Amino acid sequence: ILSAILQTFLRPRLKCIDGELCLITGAGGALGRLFALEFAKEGAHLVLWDCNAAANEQTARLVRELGVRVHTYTVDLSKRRNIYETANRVRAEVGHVSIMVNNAGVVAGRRLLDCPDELLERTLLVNCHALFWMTKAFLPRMKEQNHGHIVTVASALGLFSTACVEDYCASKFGAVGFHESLTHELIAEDLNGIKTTLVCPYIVDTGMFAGCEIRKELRSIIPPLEPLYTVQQSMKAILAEQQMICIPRLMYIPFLARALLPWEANVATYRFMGGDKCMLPFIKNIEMKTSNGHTKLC
Ligand SMILES: NC(=O)C1=CN([C@@H]2O[C@H](COP(=O)(O)OP(=O)(O)OC[C@H]3O[C@@H](n4cnc5c(N)ncnc54)[C@H](OP(=O)(O)O)[C@@H]3O)[C@@H](O)[C@H]2O)C=CC1
Ligand SMILES: CC1=C(/C=C/C(C)=C/C=C/C(C)=C/C=O)C(C)(C)CCC1
Repeated sequence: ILSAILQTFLRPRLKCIDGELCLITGAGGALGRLFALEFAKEGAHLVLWDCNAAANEQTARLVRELGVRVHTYTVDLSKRRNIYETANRVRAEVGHVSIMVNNAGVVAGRRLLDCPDELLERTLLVNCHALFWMTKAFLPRMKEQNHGHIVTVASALGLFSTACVEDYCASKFGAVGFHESLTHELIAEDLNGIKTTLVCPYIVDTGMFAGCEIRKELRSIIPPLEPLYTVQQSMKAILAEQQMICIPRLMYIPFLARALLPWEANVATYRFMGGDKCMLPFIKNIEMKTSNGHTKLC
């Protein structure tokens, strides 16, 4: 406890990742692109995965401008075979991945009873199952060398839940459980050279949850996060080899309240803060987009 308190107040030592090979999933997306640029600035070589080839290439172009070696792969993370095949290609064409950032994520954005089964399934496949296949593909080599880092970009909604995002909460709670169990396994096996970091942000202003909002009076106290701030905070935690980060720190409160307070007290707090219906305008947004024919599955 003392050491954790000290780490909160003292500036932790940040590790050097110059020359490490870092794989980032969802690298064409908002946070993925910023992660790629931050890892590039730290001197890591990059392997970028995304199902959106054009967006992924755009990230690669920005990274190359920094003079960093980068390789792109178009992958559908909802397909186990596709993950294993692409992992084999990376090993053969680029080499051994020592940092893996599992960042890609999706949300159905529909009410459970209105949502096509495939869309619900896809959330679990991309946000949760893919973590198994990615880890099975890249951990063995990290274990051989007792060196590596596995980053799981989960969510505040992996620590506490809210209404109407059952698929997303199930997948992110799964991601949190996966991360914790894997971390315990590495510690139990004395593999202290392999680090893990769990990233749990609140709403980030990337468009993924556009419309999601809490009670008006509280929005200025807990505003949506800036994407760059979110990634910079995550980078600090990763380089400090911190096991977990909630962004902002305020998110530890609903996480603790969920565990400590009676259910009814949490329900009352959700109602008071507008946490109970925060997803409804987001779902309305998606409904409007899909009725205009804007839906797309990877
Ligand atoms: N935005 C937010 O409010 C928050 C986000 N997070 C998490 O942060 C991570 C990044 O989110 P963010 O940058 O906002 O989201 P984006 O939608 O901007 O980025 C996600 C990227 O992953 C790609 N992707 C989606 N499905 C697949 C797939 N099957 N195979 C390969 N790539 C895929 C997307 O491609 P395409 O665009 O073509 O679908 C996109 O490029 C996610 O895990 C998300 O859950 C956590 C907390 C809050
Ligand atoms: C439920 C709840 C809240 C709202 C949380 C929200 C709105 C979280 C959204 C997170 C997202 C969109 C994560 C994406 O991965 C409060 C008001 C903080 C506290 C009371 C309980």
